[in-house]
Amino acid sequence: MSRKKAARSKGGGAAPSAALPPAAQGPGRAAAAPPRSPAPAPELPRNGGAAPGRPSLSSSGEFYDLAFKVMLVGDSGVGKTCLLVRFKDGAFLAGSFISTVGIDFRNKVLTVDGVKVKLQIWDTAGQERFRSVTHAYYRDAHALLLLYDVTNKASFDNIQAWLTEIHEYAQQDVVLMLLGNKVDSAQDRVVKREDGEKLAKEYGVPFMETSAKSGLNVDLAFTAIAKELKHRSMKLPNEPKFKLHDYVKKEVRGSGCCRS
Ligand SMILES: Nc1nc2c(ncn2[C@@H]2O[C@H](COP(=O)(O)OP(=O)(O)OP(=O)(O)O)[C@@H](O)[C@H]2O)c(=O)[nH]1
Ligand SMILES: [Mg+2]
Repeated sequence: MSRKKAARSKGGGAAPSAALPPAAQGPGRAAAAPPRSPAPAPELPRNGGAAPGRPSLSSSGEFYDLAFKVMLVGDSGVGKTCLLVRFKDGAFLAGSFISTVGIDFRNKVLTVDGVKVKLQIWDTAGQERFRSVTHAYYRDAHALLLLYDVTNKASFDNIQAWLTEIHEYAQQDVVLMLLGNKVDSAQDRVVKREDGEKLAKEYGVPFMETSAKSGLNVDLAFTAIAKELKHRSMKLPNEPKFKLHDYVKKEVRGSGCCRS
């Protein structure tokens, strides 16, 4: 994945170098020039794409039955890129923080109840100066993972503003999940798990705490989203309704080390 360096100053400073999205195939690449109107993301039908029984071939050569677009959003530095890299490659990007420029994407095919589901995961830049780029992508998103950092109170306080933005730009039926990331940093934690749970309950969204560093709940977050989208798109007549909230509650693992 391309991780281009960006100035970390908020507003002012260097001229923004927002990114154009890549062509429809392959891993995303951030381009250098700011787009006037961002090019559309690779098109995925709202019902999830390929019809069951007629698999499609992804750019990485993997077959899939359904495809969905998932977006990672939240303040700069909350760990969106690290979460995606952990999920896609099973690794943690340690070292200095390289802020995402514009937008970037990676694909991953999961098997959900015997169905191959391709998630096209868009990693957005949390920095304010890229906000207009991000807005253009909301409308095509089937699901949104909204992150805050449990060691950064401001990122938690900004969740309401993110939700307002989501309501303004995303589809009404978008699948939404709130994630409190960096729970491995127990000593630096300033947002209690209970506070995350309370906020999520207030807004009626499923919630879990994650760690891109340790991998805690990372696969679960994406799998839960994939399951919900798959069930919405191809519900069998006698199949019981999939309940994302219940699934998350049942499956979520707390980290003994990090609970406050
Ligand atoms: N301890 C810990 N650090 C993390 C975790 N996830 C990310 N980080 C660190 O937090 C910093 C920011 O991570 P990124 O994933 O680049 O943040 P981002 O949300 O993509 O930021 P923008 O691209 O600016 O929007 C980096 O220094 C990461 O190493 C985590 O789960 N635990
Ligand atoms: Mg990033």
